[in-house]
Amino acid sequence: MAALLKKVFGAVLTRSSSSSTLSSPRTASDSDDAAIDDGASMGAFDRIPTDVIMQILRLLGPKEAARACVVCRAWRFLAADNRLWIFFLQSGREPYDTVVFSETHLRSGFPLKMYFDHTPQLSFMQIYVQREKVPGSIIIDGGSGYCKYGWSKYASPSGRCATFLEFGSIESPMYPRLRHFFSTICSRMQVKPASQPIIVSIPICHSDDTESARASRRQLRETICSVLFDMNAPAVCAIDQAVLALYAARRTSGIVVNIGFHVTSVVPILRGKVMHDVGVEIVGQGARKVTGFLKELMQQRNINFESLYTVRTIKEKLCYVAADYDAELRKQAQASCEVAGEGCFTLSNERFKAPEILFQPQLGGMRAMGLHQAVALCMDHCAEAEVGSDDGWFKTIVLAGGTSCLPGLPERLEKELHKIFPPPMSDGIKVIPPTYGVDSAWFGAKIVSNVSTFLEAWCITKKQFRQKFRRTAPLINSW
Ligand SMILES: Nc1ncnc2c1ncn2[C@@H]1O[C@H](COP(=O)(O)OP(=O)(O)OP(=O)(O)O)[C@@H](O)[C@H]1O
Repeated sequence: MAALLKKVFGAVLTRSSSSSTLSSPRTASDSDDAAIDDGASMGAFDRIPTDVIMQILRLLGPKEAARACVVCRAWRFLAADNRLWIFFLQSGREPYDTVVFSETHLRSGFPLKMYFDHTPQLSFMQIYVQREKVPGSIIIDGGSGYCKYGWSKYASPSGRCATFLEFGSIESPMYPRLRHFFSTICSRMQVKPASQPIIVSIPICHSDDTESARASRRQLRETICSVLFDMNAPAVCAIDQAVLALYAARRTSGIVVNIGFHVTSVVPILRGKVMHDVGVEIVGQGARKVTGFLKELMQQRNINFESLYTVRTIKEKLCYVAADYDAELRKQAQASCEVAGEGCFTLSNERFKAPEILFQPQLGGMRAMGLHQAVALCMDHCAEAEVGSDDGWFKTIVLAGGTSCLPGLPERLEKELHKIFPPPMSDGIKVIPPTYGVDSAWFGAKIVSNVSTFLEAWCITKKQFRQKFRRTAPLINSW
């Protein structure tokens, strides 16, 4: 069918390319039965209803539709119709709501501008074509525990590695360590860094708003760029890990709660900017502590296991967050799972006791705020700061990090926040589970790297970097 239509269209395209004097096109929605163009005769094709032509264009696909655009004004009018290109975008690799989010919120680069608020509506054909032209990028989300890497045009990360085992902490802005890290990832991906832009996540570190913390953050960013440009990357884009997780949830403002490998960070972000001046909260309980506490609980019950990896696997398969801890203690919670090569493991209330340290760290012998208290503190700071025209922006709480995949966690956090805040402050609080699980930041980077304006709006080239670096040596002041 498509081949036949292609043939017919081919005939029309060839014939009509010789017709040059066409009158103005009608609007595609004018009349279904209207001839396509008054001034040019295309024989029987003139009598084809617009809807049918649209359907044919849909079947032929974007390449042929784009070709039809260059035939004449009338054809261009039909083939450039937004509805046709929305259809193509909807049938594309990326979810359409992600495309809409990125093209309306992220086109401008940073600082973000809501695109459709300020400019006339864009042509969706243009968006489609520009997105197709965006080169693929290497995405590296170097978490402090696990690194996720892969090609931006792929559906998910192509690989993962244990950063903490292989590279130590990448928070330390050490040139040789970063160089070793980036070159190892590139060789695992079997790509040359010089062949495409590289997008990296910047870890949530030096969270204070002091001059020295700002300098450390700038230095880390600068060292990442130096390393990548020394490896001949043509362009680099470096974005905070929490901001990427927020974009993955298709939001530009809110509080990101990243339950990381070592620590949990509560990060207020307004229009894509981390509000360090409002206050980033860091609490000591992260994924490692949950695994460690589960290990202790299993040992107390004389459950034997081979390694911490076994415990981690059991945690991922069996653990959950109780909606009401005390009520859960009175319930039967026994469940079993298989661990490859080690057999079957059965847990009972350890299943929810271990993750409970996120909310009650004292259970695991830690003196720290509970997750809900840290989020509430951050919300208080945001409310006091009175920044942003939307006074409820900080009521959207986006979860990120592998541990936030624990079943029941979003519901429990929301419930605890409602207990802490009376109305009207509690009105509209919404905790959003991690859409892409453990890979939130990687997917946020994928969304950015596929924006039609990615190269010019989000990347810095070596030349631009060197110019900035020279002007403000030894550190770049703003970027
Ligand atoms: N479904 C799951 N349930 C519970 N825990 C999970 C699940 N999936 C992954 N995890 C845990 O998440 C942890 C890894 O989290 P993640 O990959 O987000 O860390 P990271 O990105 O290295 O951390 P950081 O934000 O500190 O850089 C591991 O301990 C893993 O066991």
